[in-house]
Amino acid sequence: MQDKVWIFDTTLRDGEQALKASLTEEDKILLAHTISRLNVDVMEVGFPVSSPADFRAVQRIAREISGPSICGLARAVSKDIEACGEALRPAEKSRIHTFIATSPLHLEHKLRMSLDDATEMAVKSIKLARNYTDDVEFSCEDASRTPFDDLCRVVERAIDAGASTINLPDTVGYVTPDEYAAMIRHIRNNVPNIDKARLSVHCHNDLGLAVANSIAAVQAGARQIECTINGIGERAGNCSLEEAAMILKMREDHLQVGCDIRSEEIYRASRQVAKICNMPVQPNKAIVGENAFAHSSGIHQDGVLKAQNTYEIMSPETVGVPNNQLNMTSRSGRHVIEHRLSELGYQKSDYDMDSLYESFLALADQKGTVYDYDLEAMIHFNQITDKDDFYQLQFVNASSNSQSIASATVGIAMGEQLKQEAATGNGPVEAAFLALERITGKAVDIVEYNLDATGQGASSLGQVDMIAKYDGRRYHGTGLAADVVEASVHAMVHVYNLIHRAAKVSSLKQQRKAG
Ligand SMILES: CC(=O)SCCNC(=O)CCNC(=O)[C@H](O)C(C)(C)COP(=O)(O)OP(=O)(O)OC[C@H]1O[C@@H](n2cnc3c(N)ncnc32)[C@H](O)[C@@H]1OP(=O)(O)O
Ligand SMILES: CC(C)C(=O)C(=O)O
Ligand SMILES: [Mg+2]
Repeated sequence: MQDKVWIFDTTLRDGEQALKASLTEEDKILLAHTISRLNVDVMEVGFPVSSPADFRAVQRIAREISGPSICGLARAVSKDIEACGEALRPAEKSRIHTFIATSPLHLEHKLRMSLDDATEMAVKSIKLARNYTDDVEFSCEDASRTPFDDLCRVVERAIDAGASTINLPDTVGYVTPDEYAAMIRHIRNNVPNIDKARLSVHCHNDLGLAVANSIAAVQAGARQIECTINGIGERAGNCSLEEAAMILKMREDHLQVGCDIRSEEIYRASRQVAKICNMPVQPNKAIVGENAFAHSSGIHQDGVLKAQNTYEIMSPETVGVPNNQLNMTSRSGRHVIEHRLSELGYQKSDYDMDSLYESFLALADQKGTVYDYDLEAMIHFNQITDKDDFYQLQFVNASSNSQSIASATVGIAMGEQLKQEAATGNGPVEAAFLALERITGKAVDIVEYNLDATGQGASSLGQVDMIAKYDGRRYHGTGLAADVVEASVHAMVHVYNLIHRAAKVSSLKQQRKAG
């Protein structure tokens, strides 16, 4: 690597500021371990003065995590610095991050003080922080809206006072990459003691430029990027760690700098943050979105099958995604079908591609994604059996209240037979699923369960989208109903019908082989 950019993760501080419910101490510890596995250089894990719970969480992380430097945030006031220093005391390596706004707007309206007064507070706080650690970071909040000359004056004083990292945030995500790079260059060229500090950037995403601004700043000489997993953070979020890190890794040739992030840990970290913070990742999100390594159109699938790098600039394994995905949809072509079938053990002579492709398109138009068992059904039955569902939901009765255990009774027609079962559970959905399990005799593993509302206001419908695993295979079930328990039961019945159909296809395959 030519030169290194430090990665400063602030998922547990700036990221946490954006959550509707604060993270518990246990959540923070779990995420802290995950973040440290990414091999970040610094992790900012809280604002100790803000609450006793945050103080305790920072202290526990400081005690438990080794490797990265553990950092806490503090305003430029003594009580914040002291709380931060105390919370970080058990850390192997600690950093106190103190800040004060320097822009005319923030000085006049928020802090109601002059730049000189703010500078004196910064100097005093940095000196106090140095009593706790040699590693002190100072941020000029709203730096990107601060006149360059003012920034130079504050930065010089902060370095003289003992700050070894100077952070120049684009707090409100306002500037463009060229403006931000010009600011970094100006500071590097005009602050006499700048060589005694590492320059850091902290970008918000209000105009969608957080990552671009961070990289432009690196090109201008910044050597620390402050970022969060999945880009979570105040308002539109912060620079996304996975995007910044992968740009540095993938384009080291061009940027002449890299970073030490263990990229194979990225996907796991992203999933965990999304789940624990209850902030789902959009499917088309770079690096970690569900579609980041999925190919859906025939021309792309054909290209990837011939040479993966035709449509993939990095392999999914590089970021810990198990494999790429070739979605079979009505935009797919013959090549991907042939490839999938050969992976399933079929030879070209087992089917007539033209007629298979015709059935494939009809089914894909009807249901969106075509799965392996659909392909096999087309080969073996030469027709689609989606309409002949084996399990038909007859009724579901569920009851729950805050004082007793939830219960549900479900009735299912299975061919000529009507079967009903009752069960109890932690909630009505679990009770209904257990009743279904008793009816079918099949215990499935729920890998994903998403409940959403479709429509507006009180008339909206509950929409359930779930992935369940049975016998090593994954099945995707969906359900829609005014009642969320009913929608859930529809989705699970959908899964059972797919399992039933897959079993039918595989027994037919066996019979043909034997005969
Ligand atoms: C850009 C950022 O992300 S900054 C970090 C933002 N994060 C947070 O605010 C989360 C943690 N915050 C908190 O828990 C609380 O806001 C606390 C404990 C810090 C302060 O709470 P309170 O004392 O009740 O004050 P409140 O939050 O209402 O107002 C902030 C005060 O700090 C002052 N202040 C703001 N930034 C700074 C700073 N960097 N240094 C010194 N004072 C500051 C404000 O001017 C205001 O002072 P005032 O009371 O004299 O008007
Ligand atoms: C505290 C600072 C670094 C911050 O979060 C910001 O300016 O956005
Ligand atoms: Mg911020």
